[in-house]
Amino acid sequence: MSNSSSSISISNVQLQHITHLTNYNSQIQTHTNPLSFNPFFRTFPGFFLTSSDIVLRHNVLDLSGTFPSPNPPLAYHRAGPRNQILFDPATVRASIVTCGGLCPGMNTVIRELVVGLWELYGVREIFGIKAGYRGFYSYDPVRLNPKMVDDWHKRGGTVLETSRGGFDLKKIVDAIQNHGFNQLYIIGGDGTMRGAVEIFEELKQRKLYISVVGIPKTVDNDVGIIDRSFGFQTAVEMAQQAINAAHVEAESAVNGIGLVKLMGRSTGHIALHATLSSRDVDCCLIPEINFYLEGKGGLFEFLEDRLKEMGHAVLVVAEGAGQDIIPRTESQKTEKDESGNPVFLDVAGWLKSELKNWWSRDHPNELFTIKYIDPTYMIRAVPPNATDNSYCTLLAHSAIHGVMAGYTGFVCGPINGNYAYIPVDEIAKAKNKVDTRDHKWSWVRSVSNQPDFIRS
Ligand SMILES: Nc1ncnc2c1ncn2[C@@H]1O[C@H](COP(=O)(O)OP(=O)(O)OP(=O)(O)O)[C@@H](O)[C@H]1O
Ligand SMILES: O=P(O)(O)OC[C@H]1O[C@](O)(CO)[C@@H](O)[C@@H]1O
Ligand SMILES: [Mg+2]
Repeated sequence: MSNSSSSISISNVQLQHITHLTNYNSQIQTHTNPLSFNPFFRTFPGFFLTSSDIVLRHNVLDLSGTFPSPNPPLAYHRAGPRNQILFDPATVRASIVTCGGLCPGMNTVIRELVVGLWELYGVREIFGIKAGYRGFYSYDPVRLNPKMVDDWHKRGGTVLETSRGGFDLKKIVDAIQNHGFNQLYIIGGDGTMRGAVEIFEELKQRKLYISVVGIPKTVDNDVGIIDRSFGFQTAVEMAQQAINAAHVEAESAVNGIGLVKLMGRSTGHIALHATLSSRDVDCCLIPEINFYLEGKGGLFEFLEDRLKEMGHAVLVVAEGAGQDIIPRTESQKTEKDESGNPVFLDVAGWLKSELKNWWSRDHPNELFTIKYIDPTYMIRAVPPNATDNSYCTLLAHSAIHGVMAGYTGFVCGPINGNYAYIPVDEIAKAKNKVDTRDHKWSWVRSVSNQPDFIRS
């Protein structure tokens, strides 16, 4: 939608470039978007977006200049249907793959990709790849249609199955070529997006007329640039049940501690948001904070005061927290999963035993109870809530519109509430960590009263 009266023009922003298949071959024939003839869509002026429709990366600015903002401001192409498309729907062979860990909403994204391609664009050749990247070269693709995927959005997990590891670039791209796929929809987290960058580069090398789009999926919410990843809110909601139970157990005991471990490999977003929404949490430990146990300002001192004051306390710990202070063997120091991610020790199990030792050492004659609740997989192996379901649908539609228009090597996602197309290599590098110097973390500390763990 162009607006001739706007005072900001394309030359005032740094628009992040997305590769278009016409960059490989400017002679490619275009087609009128079938949405123009679709009885359900009223294609009012501005319905179709153009390359001048943008989404600004930052919508919070400090005009005093105390915090420098990028100049010119960063911008991305806005996601949505284009008037002209590059793919003739009759020649499309689309493939969909899910990689990495589970996340609420994966099945909704798959369902909406299938239904959207079929209903919006008239594509009939749609295939699911089984079990992640390795599935391209290990299994036969599964043909999908709207009837088959009809109720998938109500199911947790991924019907296509997923896996870690198995990223063999040559075998994957050979298989893509052999199957004649010309559209790839890749649903996954940071590791998956790094793989998508390699596939995109290899397809370019081989001069193949194939579009690749990434749909960011991570229950940890560790992918940067986008507002949040799908399924994250559902996971935070599920975590409340564990925190409530921990609170009930803790307050029903003398000197009771409830301890909950939540997912969060290298980022503490789930723990942080679960803490903020619960109000029952006295201390939230995340990978971004180096906490310690003994001495002034340590966890023991804090809990001692808390138990004296309230009689109970609730601790939430993200699985990646404290990994550097848990004693480990040489082999445990280097252990990796099939994708190359470090394998963590059970921080909450270790904390439970340290807390018990501390109490019996310092208060040998006083009662003490600690209940450890580990809802790890329960918060992600569920269907998405209503908000995540709608979010997944918009992601799928954004991906389809971009691919049909001929964009490639991009990811779609909301930036400040508006859906945008972001270069996949930029997403693959952008890590979303909890900023422990911002207002949100101050808010956590103010609701929990926990120490800042900065040794004086
Ligand atoms: N640097 C990389 N280059 C190519 N492929 C990669 C890379 N890192 C990971 N992959 C592949 O991407 C897939 C998924 O990676 P990983 O298991 O790390 O999950 P993820 O996508 O980060 O999702 P999540 O963290 O939400 O579970 C695996 O098949 C893995 O082999
Ligand atoms: O599914 P797996 O291999 O047990 O991995 C669990 C990991 O996956 C995630 O859910 C997403 O990366 C992490 O929070 C967790 O560490
Ligand atoms: Mg990951």
